[in-house]
Amino acid sequence: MSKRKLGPSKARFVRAENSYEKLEDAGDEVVMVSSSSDSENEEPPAKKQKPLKQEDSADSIPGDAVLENQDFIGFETSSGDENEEFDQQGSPKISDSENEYLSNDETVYHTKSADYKTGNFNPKYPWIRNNDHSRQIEISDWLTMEIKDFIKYISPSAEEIKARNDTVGKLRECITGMWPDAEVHCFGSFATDLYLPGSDIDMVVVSKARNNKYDNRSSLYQLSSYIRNHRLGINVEAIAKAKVPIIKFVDPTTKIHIDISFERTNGIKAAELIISWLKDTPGLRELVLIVKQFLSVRKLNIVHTGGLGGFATICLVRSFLKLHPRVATKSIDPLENLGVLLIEFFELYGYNFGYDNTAIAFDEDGEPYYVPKDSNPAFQNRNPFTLAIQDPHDPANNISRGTFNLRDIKRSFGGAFELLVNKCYEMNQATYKERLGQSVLGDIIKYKGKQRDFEDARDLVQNEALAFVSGESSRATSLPPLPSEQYTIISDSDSESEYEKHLEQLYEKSQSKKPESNKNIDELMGLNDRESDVSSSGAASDSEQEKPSTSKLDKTARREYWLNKSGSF
Ligand SMILES: Nc1ncnc2c1ncn2[C@@H]1O[C@H](COP(=O)(O)OP(=O)(O)OP(=O)(O)O)[C@@H](O)[C@H]1O
Ligand SMILES: [Mg+2]
Repeated sequence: MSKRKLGPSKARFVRAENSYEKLEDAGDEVVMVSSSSDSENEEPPAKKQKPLKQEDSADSIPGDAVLENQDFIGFETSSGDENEEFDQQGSPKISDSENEYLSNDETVYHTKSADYKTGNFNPKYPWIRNNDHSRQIEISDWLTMEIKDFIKYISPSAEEIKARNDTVGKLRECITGMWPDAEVHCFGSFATDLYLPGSDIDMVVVSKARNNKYDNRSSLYQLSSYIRNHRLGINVEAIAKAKVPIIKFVDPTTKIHIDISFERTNGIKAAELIISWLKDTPGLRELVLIVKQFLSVRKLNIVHTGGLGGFATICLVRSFLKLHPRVATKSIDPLENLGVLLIEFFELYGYNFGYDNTAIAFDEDGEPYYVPKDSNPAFQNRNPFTLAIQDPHDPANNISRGTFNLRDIKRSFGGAFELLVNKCYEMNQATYKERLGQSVLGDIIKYKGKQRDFEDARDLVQNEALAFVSGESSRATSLPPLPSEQYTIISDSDSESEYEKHLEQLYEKSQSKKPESNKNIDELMGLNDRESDVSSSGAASDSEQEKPSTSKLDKTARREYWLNKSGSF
């Protein structure tokens, strides 16, 4: 397997093509068709996939609009940047207030290792500490290396893994103390090692007894009261009316959010499947964590506000990698090409994917494929511009049904594609001196939590939840079979149609939002922190001064640059 070598081959460039929109139903099978009828001169699929030609795509965003700041979903300043308080190490303070919620960056239980102080800390791009890749000839290699550094930077330390294990252990002990016939398991990102420092822990209570199940209102309230009264959690909420009734709370020590559901073992099955995907899909963990962080800083990962949840993100990345021609044919090593793959991921889901007609499905072996939306009622929606991803274990369930804010997600992906391409071009032209202290990934990713120390301790400390799901734990027991009805509806009033109505209302509300057309690109993408704006310029700059360097780039030159890169893939 090779690394993608990038070099000029303009002559080989053919018209940009959106192969993902051209799905043709061939009986049961769905095939991708090429627009070129000249098979002799046809480029290999990966070469066609590459070129940057937004104006060719019907729903694409014109390149200039990007530079005119009209098409980005900026970094959220959720923790109230202006008013944020910092401790002595410059980390955001966690207030004692019970209402305090952590962002995905933040954790209160991470300490620093001995070599923490070496290297200059770069508050804007903390993951580039001690890691200078600015002398790479290929900028996409620089990006690949930065992605790896970022992953190492946010991967859990020994203390974090132990803190998560202890939190789960403590809750398990309490719950089984109260309900001796209960088993308590984890699923979701903690059980698959796909968690960001501030990710929640998803847990499920399952009864061993056939005639005493816990998926009822009285158990929900009994456990939520117990958690509240025994101070096992703060902000305890029992959500009975949800499609999947849960108890939500925050662990008082670690401030980790916990969700507890009842009797639904399909989350554990999904975790098993995701673990197997991680084993057979190199690059999946890296790209999933980058995309999760990307969405998280923009608050586009929260499902109840129409965002893209962790599970759907995993499915998107996995189908991208598995259906990528060069990855599928093993002609490139994904781990050595993370930079290019990330850019292509953003290009696919930011520009090319045919959301209106195409759904992502999985076969019985969990292998992804594209299907027309009208092949399955679960993919249908009054609004055709929706993401449809089939639950790998339940064809009747569209796991991205709640992602009604697809417009912003698509825009943010398209914007990330543009920014990364621009940055690659800009850095390619820059001198080594100009490259120093720069970050390629930093144009789209931000990390505002405490300083960390690149201590990925996953090989040193066992993640007990992961060990259980992978069958490597002494606590592993066989789970009861999946109930035929996967969703437990406790509430009488919360019917399916009401839920759909609620989603539609939220969707319509989101459609009435005005585009943030007046915002500066740096502000939108979080490139200029307010603090640094003030300190560097001494005064609020006028709009001309605020324009990012990318806006000065000649559009044609940028495109030429990227096409040259593309041609040799
Ligand atoms: N729409 C859904 N349909 C079926 N199962 C779902 C759905 N959404 C979530 N799940 C289950 O819940 C688990 C946790 O989902 P979630 O979206 O929180 O992802 P996560 O991997 O835990 O991400 P995060 O780190 O953001 O918490 C999934 O792995 C899946 O088993
Ligand atoms: Mg989760």
